[in-house]
Amino acid sequence: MQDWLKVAMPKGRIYKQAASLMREAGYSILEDEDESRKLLIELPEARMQFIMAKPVDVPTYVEYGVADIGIVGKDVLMEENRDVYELLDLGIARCRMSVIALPDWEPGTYPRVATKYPNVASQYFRERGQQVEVIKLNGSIELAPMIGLADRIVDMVETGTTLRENGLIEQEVIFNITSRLIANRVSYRLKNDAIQKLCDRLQSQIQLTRS
Ligand SMILES: Nc1ncnc2c1ncn2[C@@H]1O[C@H](COP(=O)(O)OP(=O)(O)OP(=O)(O)O)[C@@H](O)[C@H]1O
Ligand SMILES: O=P(O)(O)OC[C@H]1O[C@H](OP(=O)(O)OP(=O)(O)O)[C@H](O)[C@@H]1O
Repeated sequence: MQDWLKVAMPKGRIYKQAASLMREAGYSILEDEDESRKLLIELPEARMQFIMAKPVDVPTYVEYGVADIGIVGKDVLMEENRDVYELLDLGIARCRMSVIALPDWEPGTYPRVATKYPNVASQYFRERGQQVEVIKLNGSIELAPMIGLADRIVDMVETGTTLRENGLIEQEVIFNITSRLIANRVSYRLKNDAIQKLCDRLQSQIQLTRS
């Protein structure tokens, strides 16, 4: 199995779209594989092993080379800042990273920003010369301005439903997000044929679905 391609697949939201794209590209991973508790999935005919990972850990597996390639959201790549190659924009799991506040928000003296993405948020406000205290939360980020923990949040917006249902306003989009194919730097050289073949097949499939 030494020469097999090891692929870190994100469990959760991205999985079904990523697996579906892989299938369309000719790699027969199941779209409901994430519903089992199996963490390593083998595809002997394609000489591939899929590692079922928590999304935020995908760049770590790839940087350390335990996975040759991986699929991960641009949000995680921006936050984790790992030393990996970004090979392809897969165009799936679209959403955006935004600054969000209550409608009556006004600039305060000791502004606090709650987020799951402290590096992204710190960089954003630093670049704008705004001094803020960044508070790391792990979920239900929208609660923070509603219960007075923070003035604003930096979080993901997809349909906008969470914002609407909680009376919050999207002030600014920081960047748009899609999932990306990433590769370990050494694997990219040593397993270039297999990685390039996968990239070409995915690329053709992405172009097909766009046209
Ligand atoms: N509405 C959305 N909210 C959050 N992430 C989204 C959304 N739409 C697409 N994504 C993508 O999905 C990824 C997150 O997937 P998911 O929510 O399954 O992971 P998670 O954050 O680890 O899960 P959990 O909420 O269980 O901790 C993000 O990195 C992002 O690229
Ligand atoms: O614009 P929408 O379609 O409403 O999607 C955005 C919401 O989805 C994510 O939360 P998630 O469901 O991951 O829950 P969490 O609060 O546990 O992070 C994100 O943090 C937003 O809260």
